[in-house]
Amino acid sequence: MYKLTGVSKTYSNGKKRVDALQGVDLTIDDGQLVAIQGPTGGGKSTLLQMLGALDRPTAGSVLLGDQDLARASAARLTKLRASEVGIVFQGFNLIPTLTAQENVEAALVPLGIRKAQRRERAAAALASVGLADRAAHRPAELSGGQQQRVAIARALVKNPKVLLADEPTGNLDEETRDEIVALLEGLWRDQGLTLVIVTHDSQVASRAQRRLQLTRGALREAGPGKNAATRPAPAADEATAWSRPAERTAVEPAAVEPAAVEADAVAPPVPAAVEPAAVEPATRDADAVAPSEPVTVESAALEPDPETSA
Ligand SMILES: Nc1ncnc2c1ncn2[C@@H]1O[C@H](COP(=O)(O)OP(=O)(O)OP(=O)(O)O)[C@@H](O)[C@H]1O
Repeated sequence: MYKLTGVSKTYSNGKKRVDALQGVDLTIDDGQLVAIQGPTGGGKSTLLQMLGALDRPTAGSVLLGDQDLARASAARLTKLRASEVGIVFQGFNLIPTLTAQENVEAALVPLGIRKAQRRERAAAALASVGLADRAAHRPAELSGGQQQRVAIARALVKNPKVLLADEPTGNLDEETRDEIVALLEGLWRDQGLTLVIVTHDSQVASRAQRRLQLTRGALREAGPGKNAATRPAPAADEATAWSRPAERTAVEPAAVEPAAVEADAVAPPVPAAVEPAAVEPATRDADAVAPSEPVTVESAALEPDPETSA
């Protein structure tokens, strides 16, 4: 799935330089459940951004399959994020003006999937996270745990190969944390996803197959977790209505809303206004109400569907 070789990331703010990652080598196999722990500022989110095609390293290579994310164009990274990688953040990053159903559907807009299919797949994804009865609620009308479930449904509705979660339980109480971890674990086990969770919480990390520790930008193996011997299902099957491969191959690139794609394609990989959770830690609290998808997706999602409005 992933092969990282000599990955370094240096942030420069004027004269100040921060070496967030220093020569990281890492292989993650298809279908693995990996937890990344470490002290604050150790480089966990930075590493997740490399895995999620949200940013490029300063040096080294980041292979996702046979594609090197360190060298891919911004347009290619945008496509990868839209189709192959699902990301869940601590602050949920739902669009506040959209319902749960619309938030999930919005992830399918850049893939050019038709409205009727978007609706069907989003409903199935929401049902899979136990929220079928909350589809019409806006984020403010949902609990933190329910909002995170919507975010998980949004990440999974596009049928990604890999799900990345950056402190997915950081804003939740213990009971809700356990529910969300059980949900992620179940989705991983049943769908054959590759799942990478960044967490400060040892309880969460303990559920992984494999634990990694990242300290001052240096990565080391930290031993197996409770699921080390679990063998998940090899791949999603037909029972998961939102993830039928046939629908993905039927996607017409030309059907992608041009504004949404081009706005992202010409911008740096991590435009602050578009993917705020990818920016520096100090701004993350504000992300709870900020969209993680390009802003243009929101308007595209709300546009009347030519099929139904004609
Ligand atoms: N966009 C940025 N510009 C400048 N420095 C940054 C940026 N993003 C991260 N850093 C710095 O890089 C280092 C690693 O940050 P990172 O967010 O990856 O750590 P972390 O392990 O995820 O921390 P935390 O657990 O607190 O979220 C820190 O010193 C941080 O201040």
